[in-house]
This record gives sequence, C-alpha cells and structure tokens, in this order.
Amino acid sequence: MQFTKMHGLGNDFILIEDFDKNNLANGAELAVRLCNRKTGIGADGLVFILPSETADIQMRIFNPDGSEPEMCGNAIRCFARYLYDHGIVKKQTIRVETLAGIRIPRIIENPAGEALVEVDMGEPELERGRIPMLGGPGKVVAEPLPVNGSTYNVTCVSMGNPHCVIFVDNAEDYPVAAIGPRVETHTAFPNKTNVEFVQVLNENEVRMRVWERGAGITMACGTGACASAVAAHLNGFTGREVIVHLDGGDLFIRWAQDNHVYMMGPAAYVFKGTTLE
Ligand SMILES: N[C@@H](CCC[C@H](N)C(=O)O)C(=O)O
Repeated sequence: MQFTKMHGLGNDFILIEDFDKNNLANGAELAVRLCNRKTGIGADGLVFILPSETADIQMRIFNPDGSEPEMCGNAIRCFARYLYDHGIVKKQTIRVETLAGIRIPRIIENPAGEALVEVDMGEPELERGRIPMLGGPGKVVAEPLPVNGSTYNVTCVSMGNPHCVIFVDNAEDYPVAAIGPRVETHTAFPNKTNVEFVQVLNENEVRMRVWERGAGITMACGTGACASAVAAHLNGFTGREVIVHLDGGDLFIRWAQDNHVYMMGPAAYVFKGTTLE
C-alpha cells in the first residue's frame, strides 16, 4: 500500500488514496496498526482519500485507537494540499465530503513561505443534545461538571466532532494527561469528547493544549482550536478572531458574522512510503 505522511503543526497523518474503496472497510484495523509509533508508520490518524457523489472528493479519518471521528481540522488542510499538489482536484477551493458534512478548504499560494490552507469549517453546534452531551436542552457555557471529586466549568461545542473546553489559569503546567481522559470518557458524553485546556492570554490570543478522543495528547487540534475560539467568545473572553497557540504552532481562527468558523494554518509533507505487510 502506498502512503504519504503529512502533518499540520505536528498533528500527523497517514494519507492513502483509496478510490476503489478497497481499504476503507478495514479502516479501524489499519489505523491501529499503521498509527502505532513503534511497530507501524506512526501517526495521530489514518486518512482515506475517496470518491464522492456529493462533493469534489471525500475524506474519512480513523483515530489511532480505531474509532472514526466525524471531522479533523489539521487533516483536512493536509488533505487539500495533497489533492492540489497531486492534481487530483485541479482547483484551489475544494468541496470535501466528511461525516460532519461538506467542509471547504482553500489553498493559499505562498511561494515565499510555508503552504497555508484556510478552511471553512462550517457552523459550530452549541445545542447540548447535538454535542452530544446528556442533560436537557440549551447551550453548555461555563457549566459545572463534576469529575472524580473535582468540578470543572465546561463550555461544549461541536465542530462536527465533540469538544469540551475548560478555561485554566496556566495551560503550560496543566495536568492534561491526568484530567483529559477522565473528561473524554465522562458519562455526560455518550460519544466521548475531545478536551481542550485553554488559557486566555488577551482578547486576541489563547494558549491551548489538548487531549484528543481516541488519540490522547497531540501537538495540535484544528477542530479543537475552532471550538476553543468559539467558547472563548461565548464566555466574553475574546473577540471573534483569535490566534490559538498550540504545542506545534499557531492557528488563526475567525468566527465570522455568517456564523461559519474559518481556520487558517500550515500543511506539510513528511515522507512517502510503501507498507510491506
Ligand atoms: N486532530 C483533529 C481531530 C481528530 C479527531 C478527534 N480525535 C476526534 O475523535 O474527534 C483536528 O485537527 O481537528
């Protein structure tokens, strides 16, 4: 099997062209095997490039534990750059079918610097039942959530996939590896959740660290950065445009007046290869 390894701010992916859909059915098993950093290629996700009947192309992604998320922000930038560079889609604005609906990345030509991609990430979903989170109707903004004897104020946003944002005083020193999995698997989240620990730096900048559903700590999460920007604005901490500083670098997030969230950031190649087993 031919593959290409790419990353967006250190959130790394294995991309496989699967136009005849031969490998998709084994996606979960392949993801567990190929994402393994000791015995496989090593990645935070396995991404399939597939034909679409409703858009230019379809993206499906599997987490390293074999679960299938609805969307991935960093992967879709890599996906778009790969399609454009390989002439698979011959236009800079690409309509991509995902399990979360259509998302629209746009390649930004930047001969002088790193390749950038801006993505129309769609509208954030704030209704509790659609995060999904148990417990009745309404938005979840700064709501106390008891977790193993402690209480966290959470703001929940779906960007197609679920996110639970917790504002903290110091993201750098926060015990993400200890608290992240407890919130991810909390009974309030029937589909589990991604967890973002966000420190507000000023009204235009936040620092975010993430515990990803099905992956653990990663260097960046695109949908998480979008959810954090929306959550920060809903709580009155920031304006509608923020720079999100992640372990792997920066994402530029804009929650526009049309209610769509736009994310801009890099997409980079690592290597190409062939699997032997
Ligand atoms: N890294 C991603 C999100 C990948 C999916 C996530 N682990 C989930 O299960 O929802 C991003 O950049 O958005």
